[in-house]
Amino acid sequence: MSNNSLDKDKIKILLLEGVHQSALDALHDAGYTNIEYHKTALAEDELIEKISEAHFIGIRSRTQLTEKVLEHANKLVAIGCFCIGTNQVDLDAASAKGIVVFNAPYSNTRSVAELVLGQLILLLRGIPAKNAACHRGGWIKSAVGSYETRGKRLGIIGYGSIGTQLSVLAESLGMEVCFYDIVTKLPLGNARQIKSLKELLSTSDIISLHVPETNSTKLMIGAKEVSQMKKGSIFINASRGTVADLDAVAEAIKSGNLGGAAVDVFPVEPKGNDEEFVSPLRGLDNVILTPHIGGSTMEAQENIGIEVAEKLIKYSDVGTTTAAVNFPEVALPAQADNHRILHIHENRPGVLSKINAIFSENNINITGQYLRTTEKLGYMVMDVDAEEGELALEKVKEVDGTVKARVLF
Ligand SMILES: NC(=O)C1=CN([C@@H]2O[C@H](COP(=O)(O)OP(=O)(O)OC[C@H]3O[C@@H](n4cnc5c(N)ncnc54)[C@H](O)[C@@H]3O)[C@@H](O)[C@H]2O)C=CC1
Ligand SMILES: O=C(O)C(=O)COP(=O)(O)O
Repeated sequence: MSNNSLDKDKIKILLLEGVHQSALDALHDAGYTNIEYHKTALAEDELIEKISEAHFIGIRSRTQLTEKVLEHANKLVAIGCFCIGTNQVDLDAASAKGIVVFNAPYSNTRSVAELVLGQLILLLRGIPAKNAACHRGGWIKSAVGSYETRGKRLGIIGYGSIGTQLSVLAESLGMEVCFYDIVTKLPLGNARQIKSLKELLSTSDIISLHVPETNSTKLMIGAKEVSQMKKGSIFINASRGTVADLDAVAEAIKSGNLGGAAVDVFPVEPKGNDEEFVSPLRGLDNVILTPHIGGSTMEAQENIGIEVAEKLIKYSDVGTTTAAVNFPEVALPAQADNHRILHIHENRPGVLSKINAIFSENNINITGQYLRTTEKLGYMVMDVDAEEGELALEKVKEVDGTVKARVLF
C-alpha cells in the first residue's frame, strides 16, 4: 500500500468527538483546510465509510479504531488521539498498515489529579449523600463518618504521570501516600511503594486507580479485591472502565463495606450526550458519578488540541514521528528544495540493502538519509534531488517488505 503526497487542500482530515478549536486553528494555520469535523463519535458503519477517505483522523477516548475499522483505512497515514489513552486503537493493526499513532501523554494529567483530589475530599466528608438529601428536603447535620484528609492513607494504583501528580497534591494536604505499580518507581516526597496489591487495598483509607487499559489491568479490581478493601474506605476510578467490576463495587457500597466511591469511567459509556447512561452505581447517594470528564477542562482540551495537531502537522509536512506511540521515532529537519521519500517497511533482513541497491543502480543522489526501527517496523527517510523524487518513489514501492511509501515535496 502506498500513498503519494498531495497538495494540502487534498489532504482529508477527519476530526471526531469535538476535539478543541485549537486543533482546527493549528491545522488551518499550517495550510490544512480540508477538514471534516464531528462533535460526537461515529457509529461503526459511518466511521468505516468516512475513514476510507481520510488521510488523517483525530479522535478521543470514545472512537474504537479496531482492526476491522482500520482494514478500510487505506489512505490513512496517521491517527491523532487527542487524549492520553490509546487503548481504543488497535496499535498492532495500525502499525501493520504503516499508520502512525500520536497522543497527548501529559496535557490532561493535572485535570485528572485535581478532580480526584476534589472527589476524595468530598467523599471523606460524606458530601455527596448529604447534598443528595438536601436536594430532597432532608438535613443530615452530623459529624458522624466525616473526616479530614490529614493523616489519611491514600493508596494509588498506577504511579505514572497522573498517579505521581496526585501523590504530590495529596501530600501537600498532609495525607500519607502509598502506591502499587508493576514497575519499581522512585517515590516522590514521602510516598512509599507497596509490593502487594492486597496490602495496599487492606490498609488504605482511599484507593484511586490510575492504570492504563491493558490485559494486565482488565478487571484487576474484581469482587475479591473489593472485599480486601478496608471497611468504610473510599474507591475512586478515573482510569478505564474495564479495570474495575462495578457490580462488586455497588454491592460493597450497599452493604457498607465501602464508605463511598467516585467513578468517571465505565465498561460501556454512552456514545453521545443524548444516549442513556446505565450503571449499577446509579441511585447510590454516596457515589459520585461523572461522565468521563477527568481530562475535560478548558485548559487541558486547548493544550491537547495544539499538541496533537502539531504532531500530525509535523508528520504530514516533514515526516517527523517524535513521540509516536507505535512507530520508530525520527525528528527531521524541513526538506529544503529536495523531495523526501518516506519508506515504511517490515523490519527484516534484506530490505535496506535492496533500497540502497535501487538508489545506486538508478543513479539517484541521496542528500540526506535517516533510519529508525522498532521490533517490527523500519522507517527510512531519504532526501533526493527534486527531479528524482518520482522515480525514487516508484522504485522503493517495489521493494519486498514495503508497508507504505510516500513522497513529500
Ligand atoms: N478519566 C479521564 O478522563 C482520563 C483517564 N486517563 C486514564 O488514566 C490512565 C493513566 O494515565 P497516566 O498516568 O498518564 O499513564 P502512565 O502511563 O503515565 O501511568 C500508568 C502507570 O500504571 C502502571 N501500571 C500498568 N499496568 C499496571 C498494573 N497491572 N498494575 C499496577 N500498575 C500498572 C504503569 O507502570 C505506570 O506507572 C490512562 O492510560 C488513561 O486510561 C487519562 C486521562 C484522562
Ligand atoms: O485522556 C484520556 O485517556 C481520557 O480518558 C480522556 O478522554 P476524552 O478525551 O475525554 O474522551
